[in-house]
Amino acid sequence: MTAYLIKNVSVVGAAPTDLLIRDGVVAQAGAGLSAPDAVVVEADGLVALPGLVDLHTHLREPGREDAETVESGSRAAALGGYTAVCAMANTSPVADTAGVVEQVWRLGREAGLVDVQPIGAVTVGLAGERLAELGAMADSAARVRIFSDDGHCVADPMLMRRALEYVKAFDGIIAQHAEEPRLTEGAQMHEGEVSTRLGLTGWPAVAEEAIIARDVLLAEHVGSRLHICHVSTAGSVEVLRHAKARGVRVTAEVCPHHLLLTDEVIGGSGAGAVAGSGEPGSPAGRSYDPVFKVNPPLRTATDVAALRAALVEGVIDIVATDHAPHAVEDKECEWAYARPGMLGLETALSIALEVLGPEWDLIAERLSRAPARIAGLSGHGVDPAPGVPANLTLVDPAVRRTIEPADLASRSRNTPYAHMTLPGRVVATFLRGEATVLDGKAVK
Ligand SMILES: NC(=O)N[C@@H](CC(=O)O)C(=O)O
Ligand SMILES: [Zn+2]
Ligand SMILES: [Zn+2]
Repeated sequence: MTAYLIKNVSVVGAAPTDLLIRDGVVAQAGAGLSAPDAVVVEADGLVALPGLVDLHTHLREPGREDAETVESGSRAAALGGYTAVCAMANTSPVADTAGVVEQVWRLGREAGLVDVQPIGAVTVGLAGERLAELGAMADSAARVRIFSDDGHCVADPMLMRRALEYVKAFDGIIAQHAEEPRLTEGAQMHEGEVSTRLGLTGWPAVAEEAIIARDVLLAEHVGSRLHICHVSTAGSVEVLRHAKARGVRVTAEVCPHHLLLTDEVIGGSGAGAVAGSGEPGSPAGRSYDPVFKVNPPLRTATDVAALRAALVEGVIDIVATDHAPHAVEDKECEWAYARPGMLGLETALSIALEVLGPEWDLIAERLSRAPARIAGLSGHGVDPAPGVPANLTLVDPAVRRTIEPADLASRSRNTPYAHMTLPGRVVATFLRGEATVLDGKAVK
């Protein structure tokens, strides 16, 4: 196994040092290390972070291998600085049995680029009628701990209660896609000024907030762990703040696109990217481009500001990508027919840098340590130090790069950041001491 000597790297923003990676772990740390057998990685100006962990990834295999496979999505993840991703269950067939979650888990091992931890469905076929075999998925080789019907809301409160009760036995989590379906029938974009102007059916913030409010109360009642997927409104933040103050066992994620983009981008007015610390560039002039269609929808600048503040404060625990690859025919069509979802794995760290600035400890916490803790992925989310598994990524914060869809490793092209210039570039990623990315390129 190749050893790597990383020279002059700043570990999570600290003064530069050297790291020796050998036999899957960080063997030594300190200035002036030497190791004649090791491959030297010159890391002046680079920052080492614990490998990023994504709690919300759509890999599309089995069923839509034209849009993404476990392997192509794993490569995109490694290039984005990730060492572990949690794969959502809305595949075809749905990951609602031990057989399917084991298949995804095995495909992840074979690809060997990131650890792929399957998420199991809550209900059979995501149909919201009967609980899936949660216990069998938990006991399977995939050792599923997170269950979600993501793409659909577990709308029936009785089923939601039963699911929360069931997973309590093994400290599992229900990850809710919070969307009251009766309030979003026919909805096309965020309900507000822009939807009125464009004449598109609105998707009200209350459809999300009402389910979060219900579910934090249910989680409190049964004493179980609840996770809220892709929080997108200022009102949701207030509900979560209240629940956390009461001691409810709830965690929450926000997606990069909800931290940067607003519904203004859909009208093609030229606005829509909320300015961060630098110059985000603008995805302007592409009115009604379905690349901006996503569930939950892009909201307002007020929501973006509240989400950013909640992420800094910790009311929102983590950034998760909701990487949602879609084939060209499902995106490059009329707005109403396009599938919701956007790519995220290869741009998340850049968006975090854009939005949070070079706050390395905060970035490590929200994109690596906290998601690893929530998912129970031991060996991930641990800062590089002697003896810890060598799951880490090296970032060059000084580089600004222009996102070109054709350059992405994903099989799909639906990035909302096409032609935008964003800060930061992943130079190298290591999974248990093996390089998955070197010189900014995937190793295999
Ligand atoms: N986010 C999306 O708009 N789409 C996701 C489903 C989901 O996360 O709800 C997908 O699977 O494409
Ligand atoms: Zn969802
Ligand atoms: Zn999703």
